[in-house]
Amino acid sequence: MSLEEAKQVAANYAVDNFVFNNSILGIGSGSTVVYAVQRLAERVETENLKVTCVPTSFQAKRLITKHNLPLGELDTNPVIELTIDGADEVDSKMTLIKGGGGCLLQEKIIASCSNKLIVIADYTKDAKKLGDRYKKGIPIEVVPMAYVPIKKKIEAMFGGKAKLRKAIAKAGPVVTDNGNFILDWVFPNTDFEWEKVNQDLTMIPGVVETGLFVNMCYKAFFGQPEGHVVERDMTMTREIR
Ligand SMILES: O=C(CO)[C@H](O)[C@H](O)COP(=O)(O)O
Repeated sequence: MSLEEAKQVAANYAVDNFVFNNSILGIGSGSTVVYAVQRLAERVETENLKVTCVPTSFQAKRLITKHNLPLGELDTNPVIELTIDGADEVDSKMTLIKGGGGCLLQEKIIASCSNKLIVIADYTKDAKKLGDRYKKGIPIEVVPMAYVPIKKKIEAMFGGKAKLRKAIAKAGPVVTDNGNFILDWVFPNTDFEWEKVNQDLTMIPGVVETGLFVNMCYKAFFGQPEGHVVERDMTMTREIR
């Protein structure tokens, strides 16, 4: 099974088993979420399911409207029942790295307003320790005028390298949906206490948000190369065949 198919089985499983009628849903960002929205649209069509979808990014908003799903805003839906989102890495304590696609700020806001955050991912995102598999570092969204001092502060406080994320089809840096820059902090191989690191990073003036999601994820579903799904939460890991 290809990586794309592994993403799809995880997405389908989450949508089929955790989305109920009349739910307010947070819709995450990235390539795996595309499959979840497709499945959601199928269920809305075939089962006449009623949902309201609150996006976590420009991409998510476009996905929702492309599939003619009801679009909601946080103003009118401040409490979200369930958010389904991807992740760049999930460690054994369910700490996440997010923001590989640059959408971490709105993703974290929506997750913080959600009763449950479910991660859908392929098997390559499943790690014992952060950094075991995802080598690009922790994305940190920063106010553009402060990126140089923030970069120096992060490197002095924790070691490693904080690199300004460059755009691919544009000269210069990536600009987020919120008009900010992203520093990808490639951290040293140390046993960090991620909750404390997250707090310390967010205390640096000019840091808008970090891609560290600590104690936010309810369950993660990893699509496997053999076609089944592995479910993980804080208490257990099980194979669903
Ligand atoms: O945090 C994200 C975007 O900011 C994504 O959820 C994360 O990058 C995973 O994306 P994909 O499903 O494409 O692997």
